[in-house]
Amino acid sequence: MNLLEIRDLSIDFPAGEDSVKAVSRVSFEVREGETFGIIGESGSGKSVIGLALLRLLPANAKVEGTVFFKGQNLFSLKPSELRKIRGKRISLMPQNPAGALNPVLKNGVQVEEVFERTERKEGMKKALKLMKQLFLRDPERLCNLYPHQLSGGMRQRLLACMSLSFEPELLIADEPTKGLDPEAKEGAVKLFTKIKKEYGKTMLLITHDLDLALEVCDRIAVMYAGEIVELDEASKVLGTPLHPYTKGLIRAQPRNGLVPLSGQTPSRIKLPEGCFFHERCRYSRAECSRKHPEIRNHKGGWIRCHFRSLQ
Ligand SMILES: Nc1ncnc2c1ncn2[C@@H]1O[C@H](COP(=O)(O)OP(=O)(O)OP(=O)(O)O)[C@@H](O)[C@H]1O
Ligand code: NI
Repeated sequence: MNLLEIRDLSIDFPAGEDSVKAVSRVSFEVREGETFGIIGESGSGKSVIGLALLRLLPANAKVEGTVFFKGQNLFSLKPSELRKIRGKRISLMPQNPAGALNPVLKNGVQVEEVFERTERKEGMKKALKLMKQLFLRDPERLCNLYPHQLSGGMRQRLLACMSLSFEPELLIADEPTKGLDPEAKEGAVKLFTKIKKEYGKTMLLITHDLDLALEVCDRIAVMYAGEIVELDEASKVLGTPLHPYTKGLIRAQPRNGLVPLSGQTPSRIKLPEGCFFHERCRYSRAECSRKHPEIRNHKGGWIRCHFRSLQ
């Protein structure tokens, strides 16, 4: 069953006379128990999707499309109804763990504040148990420290505990390995594997980190300039990518020789005619600069490319 269904989601930000097209007609669904990954370069529109789901974008953002969570359209909920879902049934682990914690409050107090006053005692018991389970040793001592006294990896686990304390049905994690050292990154892979396997959580994982994506995700959508260009099982997308952009992303990985993608992502105010990727694409033909490719079904997955038979 689908827990989340996103249909034709578009997000624009007004910029003077023009507007920035952050996301263009993105559709995908997240199945119950699945970890769905969104990958793509900086600025491709990953974070704004997560924020749009919970209506956390700035007021000037123009959002179109529908998002169904267990059959309920999140975009038509009243603010009071949304509050019952946000943080409780759908939890967002934000992109910047340092910024998400208040530097002047001890860690324990921050965890406590997740809960309503009357639920704090019970809540803290659950949270401490969760901390132990999620590889945080000696959580009582940790609660007495300030965020800056924790390593990046520890801060991240603390945030994961806070996000999971209401037992949400969907966890959205935005760039959970950003800024972590290699050892903490490995820790994050274990952490998310555990959240997935032992807690059976459904997750939407937004990441640059292809190692994390391959280890944890079941399916992956690749975003380029605000659109999905490829969507399929994680092992297929990362193992036998079809879209020239996905191939480029994989070649740019350190272990594959760090071959950078040449050129720049197009302006989001004036997107190019034809395929948004054609100016950087080594396989580009005349058709690619003239006609914008639609996303289409291909061998069980989805691809947006005129030359989908390319291997
Ligand atoms: N509040 C805003 N006002 C104007 N433009 C915005 C705003 N927020 C995001 N954008 C634009 O929307 C696009 C998508 O941004 P987003 O943060 O989703 O990218 P991302 O894929 O998450 O990148 P990163 O990997 O760097 O986090 C970018 O072009 C960005 O400049
Ligand atoms: Ni982001």
